Amino acid sequence: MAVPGFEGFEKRLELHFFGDDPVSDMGLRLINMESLEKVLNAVQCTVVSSVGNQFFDAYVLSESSLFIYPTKIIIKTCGTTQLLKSIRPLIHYAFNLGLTLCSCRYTRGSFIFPKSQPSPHSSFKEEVIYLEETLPSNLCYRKASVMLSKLSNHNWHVFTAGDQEIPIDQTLFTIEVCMTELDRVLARKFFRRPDDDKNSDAAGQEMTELTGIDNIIPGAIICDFGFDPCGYSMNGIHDGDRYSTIHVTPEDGFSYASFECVGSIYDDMDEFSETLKKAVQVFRPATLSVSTTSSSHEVWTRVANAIEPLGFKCRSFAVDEFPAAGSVVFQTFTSRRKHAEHGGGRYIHWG
Ligand SMILES: C[S@+](CC[C@H](N)C(=O)[O-])C[C@H]1O[C@@H](n2cnc3c(N)ncnc32)[C@H](O)[C@@H]1O
Repeated sequence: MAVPGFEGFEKRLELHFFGDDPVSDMGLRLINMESLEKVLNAVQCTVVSSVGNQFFDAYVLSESSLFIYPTKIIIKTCGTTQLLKSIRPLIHYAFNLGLTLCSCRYTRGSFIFPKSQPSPHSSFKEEVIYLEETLPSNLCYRKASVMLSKLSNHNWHVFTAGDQEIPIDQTLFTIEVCMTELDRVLARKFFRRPDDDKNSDAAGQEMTELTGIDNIIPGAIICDFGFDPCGYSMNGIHDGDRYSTIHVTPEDGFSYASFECVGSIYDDMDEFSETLKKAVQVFRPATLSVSTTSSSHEVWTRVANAIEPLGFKCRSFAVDEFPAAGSVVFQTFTSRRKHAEHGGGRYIHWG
């Protein structure tokens, strides 16, 4: 079957482990490259670049990103990857390090090309069955839900599972932004020039600077990669154990970009709003969704306040509680530009 286009929407898996690491406090970071390659081989992607600090390792993948902390792994993959196939080998390698899985969170948006997804990702139902069968029985608190929006094709799929004995860290929050129909002029910046003889790292760095991505979180260490002929991925490391990540599929017709970052509920929320604004302005999409996983209401209330002044209108809001994750809030927005195109209002020029 001919592939209709690149699937930008990522699948995201976050696994937490517990146990005493007898060797050092490195935990999962001791999984060697050969074992990591076996995990990624099962998923159908490879490492293209990496960076690390004393707290964690961040890998740019051929299809998105991988973050490894001593007791936490976040793996996010797009295209037609089989992300859930990483769970069994990761549990195995963690077990060899004396670590046991205690929570799992799987999230994704609605695929642009759902029919192109291979098993076990052919539907959310199939994904949930696979998760139910693969996860160990100590993760007994489980919930799967599709959070709907008023926009067709913009729903949020969430599955979580947790161990009743192990509490989750209530202070951290995660923001996952999914943007479609990117501004065409801005999207062009993620295409390589036909005559450029740069390697992928240098091409990525050029895109980071040209688009202002380096300004979203000032001071972050950025590991970036420019795909050929187009496409971009970056991981940012900042404030010790924090990460941010951006992935871009700029092709017209199925353009997509994602921005994700973690924060603490004790952070300066004005700074958080600024970060979100800057990330959205890099792409000026026609449609975007923001999913917030947090124990605090303060975080999601800031989302609409940050995004609406950029010329967006909030179209839907959904909230749900999940074991081992906290509250997930899913908000969707469309640009007033798009609203106007559909006869709904006044045209607003981007500044
Ligand atoms: C891996 S990147 C970013 C992924 C991210 N989830 C997204 O779509 O925003 C995907 C972009 O890079 C392009 N690309 C070029 N070569 C690629 C390769 N070898 N593997 C994956 N994507 C590649 C794709 O066409 C697409 O535009």
